[in-house]
Amino acid sequence: MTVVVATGNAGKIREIEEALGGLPWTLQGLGDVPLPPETGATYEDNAALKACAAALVTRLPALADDSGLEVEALGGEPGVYSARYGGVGSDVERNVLILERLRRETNRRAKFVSVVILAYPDGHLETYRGELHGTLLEGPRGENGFGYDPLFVPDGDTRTLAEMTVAEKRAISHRGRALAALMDAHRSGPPPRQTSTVE
Ligand SMILES: O=c1[nH]cnc2c1ncn2[C@@H]1O[C@H](COP(=O)(O)OP(=O)(O)O)[C@@H](O)[C@H]1O
Ligand SMILES: [Mg+2]
Repeated sequence: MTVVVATGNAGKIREIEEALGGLPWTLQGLGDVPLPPETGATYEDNAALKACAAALVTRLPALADDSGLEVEALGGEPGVYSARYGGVGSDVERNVLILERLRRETNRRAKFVSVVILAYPDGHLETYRGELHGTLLEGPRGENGFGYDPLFVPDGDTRTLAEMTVAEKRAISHRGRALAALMDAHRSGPPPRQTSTVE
């Protein structure tokens, strides 16, 4: 089956293509299909908005990820607003902002959350979720990945996500886990029609 990857985020596209290599799917980019504004209050709402919009326009199944970083000492911020945090324009600026807000803060605990939704043109949705717990450094390390990766050291490792390859990150990450659950569900064809959520 041909599946539209409903994101303009180059880092996510790279990770989704690498992760889904084992499925007999042809992945197609968004082309000039516009994505709606993220007006939802939850990752699930926003992922559904993006996936449904792409599925409706293309008449193909479409996959979207909505994700975010939840910082304990910031009461779970930036969370659903991770992509627009502080209203600043770049990943580097958002990293600087997080570091400033956490200056002198000893609780560096945080988690990434990813919700992946596969939407079919008839309106049916499959939902998959993954989380990754870890700590935030006091300065960036590593050149790979995107977003907050240079600040985030997953539990059980000493490297940041930005010091890992795409495959190493996928094996442990929030998005990798959500996509692994999707792959499991699709291993022998499309799963029976009921919403599946995996932590
Ligand atoms: O795996 C990750 N590593 C680093 N940052 C991430 C990751 N997943 C999500 N984020 C952060 O959360 C934001 C999630 O953005 P969102 O899912 O709303 O839309 P986007 O696809 O337009 O970026 C990203 O822009 C990034 O800042
Ligand atoms: Mg979002």
